[in-house]
Amino acid sequence: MAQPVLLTGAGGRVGQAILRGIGDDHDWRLLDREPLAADRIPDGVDADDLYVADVTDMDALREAMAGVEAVVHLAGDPRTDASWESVLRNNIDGTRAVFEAAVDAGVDRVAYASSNHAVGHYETDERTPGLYRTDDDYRLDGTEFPRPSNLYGVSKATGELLGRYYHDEYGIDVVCVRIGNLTRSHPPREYERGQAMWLSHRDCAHLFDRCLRADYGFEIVYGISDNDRKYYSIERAREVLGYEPRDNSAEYTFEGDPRDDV
Ligand SMILES: NC(=O)C1=CN([C@@H]2O[C@H](COP(=O)(O)OP(=O)(O)OC[C@H]3O[C@@H](n4cnc5c(N)ncnc54)[C@H](O)[C@@H]3O)[C@@H](O)[C@H]2O)C=CC1
Ligand SMILES: O=C1O[C@H](COP(=O)(O)O)[C@@H](O)[C@H](O)[C@H]1O
Repeated sequence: MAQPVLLTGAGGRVGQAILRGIGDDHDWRLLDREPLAADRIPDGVDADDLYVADVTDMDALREAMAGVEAVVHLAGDPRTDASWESVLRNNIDGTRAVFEAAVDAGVDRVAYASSNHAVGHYETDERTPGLYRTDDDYRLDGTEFPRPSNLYGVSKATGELLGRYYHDEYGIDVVCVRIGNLTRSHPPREYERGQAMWLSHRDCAHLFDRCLRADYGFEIVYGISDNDRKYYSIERAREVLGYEPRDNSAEYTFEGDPRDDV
């Protein structure tokens, strides 16, 4: 029988995009510091698989990870203007605790939600707004050094470094997904940067599914749809994970309505 997958931050936007897309495809354990409403829990996940806990709570993490094959770690403070105190606790301490507990529990792999804000300062005044447009061929590919846009981005880049350390020291497989801008049904409206890094819900679910199934050691990939405007390469995600995105913000108008000419 398949071993369970622990999803942290299950009640949030990314967690729900994943569960709505691949909720039936894995044997989930769901952890969030807030209790999950019934409509946020896939069929087949029963009360024993639900953990209301903080990711800085090592005892709770160890309990939730017993017998788990993989962890998708999303829990944290996603606000781009979050305080240092908050990202230090929720994002950095929390991510270290997740890796530590994963090693203790013999978990094989961790997929970690990193962010575009780990590299936001590549978007210099000289490069923007051209960078966000279709005819610009500048690409970040995941091999570049982090250049965070804010303290939240510093915390996300630190999570990637923790992943690198736990992979090198303990051999756990780690993929860091630098997620772009997740929105449901349509790309961010009237926002060039957001349309360049749009990640649709179905591409998000598919990407994390590939993170749970593919073979890798340590990877940093970009999590965006196949947008014409892109300045993040998705070649590594295609090559290593078998990511095959189906959405493209160019199929919508700048205002976010589906185009009828594509
Ligand atoms: N939504 C997006 O477009 C992007 C999200 N990300 C990352 O993806 C992850 C999830 O983001 P969203 O779903 O958008 O955020 P969200 O705020 O919608 O969901 C986060 C969930 O984690 C839980 N949580 C927060 N701190 C916790 C803690 N200390 N212990 C246990 N649970 C905790 C919250 O209760 C919430 O349910 C974050 O790590 C964020 O940095 C990265 C790039 C873009
Ligand atoms: O990491 C994140 O990035 C997205 C996109 O950034 P934005 O600056 O274009 O809004 C953001 O919406 C999300 O909250 C954050 O966690």
